[in-house]
Amino acid sequence: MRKTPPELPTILIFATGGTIGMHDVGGGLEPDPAFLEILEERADRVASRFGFRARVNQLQPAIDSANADEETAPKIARALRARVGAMRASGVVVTHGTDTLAYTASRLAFELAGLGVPVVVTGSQFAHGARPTDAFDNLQLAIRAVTQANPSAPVAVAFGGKILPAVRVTKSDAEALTAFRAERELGAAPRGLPGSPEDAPLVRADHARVTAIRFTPGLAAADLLALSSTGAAAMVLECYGAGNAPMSKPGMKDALRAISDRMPVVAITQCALGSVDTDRYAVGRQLAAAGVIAGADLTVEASIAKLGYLLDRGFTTEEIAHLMPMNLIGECVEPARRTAAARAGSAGD
Ligand SMILES: NC(=O)C[C@H](N)C(=O)O
Repeated sequence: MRKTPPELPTILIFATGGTIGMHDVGGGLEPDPAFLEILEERADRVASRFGFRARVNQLQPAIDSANADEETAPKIARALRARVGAMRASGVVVTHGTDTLAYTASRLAFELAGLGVPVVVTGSQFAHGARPTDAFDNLQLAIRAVTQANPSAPVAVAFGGKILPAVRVTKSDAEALTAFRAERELGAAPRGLPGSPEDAPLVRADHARVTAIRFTPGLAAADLLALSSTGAAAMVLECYGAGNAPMSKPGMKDALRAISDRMPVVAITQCALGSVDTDRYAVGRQLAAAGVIAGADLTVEASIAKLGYLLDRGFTTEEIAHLMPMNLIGECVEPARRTAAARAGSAGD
């Protein structure tokens, strides 16, 4: 008697929109209704080479990722949790627009840290039907990465020939096929999330809206106050260098104190490398004295993701101040560890 062949393990391909799934019928790029079928056929063909099968599902509605809001990444995470359970999927590839891919990927890294199957996010600079296109090279890279990753691997981004850690990734090129960079490595020896998502269910019905503002020479205290009065739940300050801000500007100290009394305000650096050290300069110390939380070497995307994740689970500003500089899932290098590593480096010189 012939035995039926064992079922191949399934990879869930979750399409959320973006250029990868678009076509241009004369009015600019827009979602292509035929994309899902094409994606399923191509993904299944690639997956079968690695001994898997692919099943495609879609975010409703698929979006240009420039239209993502504070609900988007948590909604994708919920959909993935439900589908991975129902399909018993062994891994997930998320196709996403490149514009906000780094924000979504960072948030998914927090939301899905305990999922137990690898999750890889990809997209493309050119539509799947364009010639040439990077859509299928990136899809193939992502599928291969999922089949080779271990089940507890951190969420990753596969793009332009590179596999990058989601919590460190930034879109760095609006045109090149290598659109993403992760200047900083994944933080070593992460502590883990404070209570898994199951232990700490979503407390807020609406998702926390986290805003970010970049210090520039023209920025005034009134700009910060205006931004803080829009109903946002937290603010990220993209500071100069090591966490410096124009503290002698009229009203700046008072504005930052008043905003920090109402919501978590987190300082990160505008620089692509290095970390915030609010102790180094007097202006940095004044920032800390105003109640601003130092965000170590977090990227802007990861700091927004981390704040959103913690606020949605009901952590208080005080708890967030404690957790922000901690390496929970590889998103940062803790200041004390950075100092220890620097000392060890100079001792060997
Ligand atoms: N390449 C892309 O995917 C850009 C597009 N605007 C998006 O983010 O959805």
